[in-house]
Amino acid sequence: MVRHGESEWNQTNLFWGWVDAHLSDKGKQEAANAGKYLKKSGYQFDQAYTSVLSRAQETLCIILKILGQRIPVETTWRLNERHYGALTGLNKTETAKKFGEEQVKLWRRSFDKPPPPMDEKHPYYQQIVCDPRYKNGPPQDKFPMFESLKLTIERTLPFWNERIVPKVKAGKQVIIAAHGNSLRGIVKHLDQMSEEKIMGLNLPTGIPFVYTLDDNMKPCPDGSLQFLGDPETVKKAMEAVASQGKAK
Ligand SMILES: O=C(OP(=O)(O)O)[C@H](O)COP(=O)(O)O
Repeated sequence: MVRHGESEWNQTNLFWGWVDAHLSDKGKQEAANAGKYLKKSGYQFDQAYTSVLSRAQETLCIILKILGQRIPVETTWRLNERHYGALTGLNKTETAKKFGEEQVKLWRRSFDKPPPPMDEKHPYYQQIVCDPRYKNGPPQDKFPMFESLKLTIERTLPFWNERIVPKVKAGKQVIIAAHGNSLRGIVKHLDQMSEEKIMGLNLPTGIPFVYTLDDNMKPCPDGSLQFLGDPETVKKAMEAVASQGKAK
């Protein structure tokens, strides 16, 4: 699995969610580094999955190009980033100054406390709701206006169980290029992490992590969340993500 490389909005420290963003130059480089690391480690994939958002698709495309692989790619809104509701488009530092770091931490990392909903007057409402990439779902009457991690998991797991698990059980190697919070949901599920433990997990951009699963889709010993990268670099990248919500 890999969280996409830095996007133009990660660069400016905005809550992004379902707004589409492209990779920044740094993000393209991160994706290329991820591809090189995977190649050096000998990875080859049979099937890829990604969200309907450009930053995840562009990351996958760069990785597969470096691996020299043309494989089936399934895209789904169910792997999208969580919907950040009314926070979408706001600067995280400014939001922490206005509402306090504790509140921002709860909005970013609590399991079931959602951000305030996006209403029709929100500057990104029309752009998201009317985007043709959602013509195959979610249904208009269930279109999210906000999501907690809990709600994100509720729409990501059906895809994991119905589309990804059968491939893995058939012995296929799969790659998932997605987002900080959709991937945190999958990690929580696979490692059966508590609500408290998942609060402390901040996934860095563009650093792949590997799960090796047994026949029951449980992580093998040492088969959980193995980052492909220098441990010090990974640690610093995770801390940097955590500190995005500080008032500074
Ligand atoms: O769009 C976002 O995630 P993404 O960059 O993984 O797509 C969010 O702004 C991530 O923010 P968070 O790390 O505060 O949850």
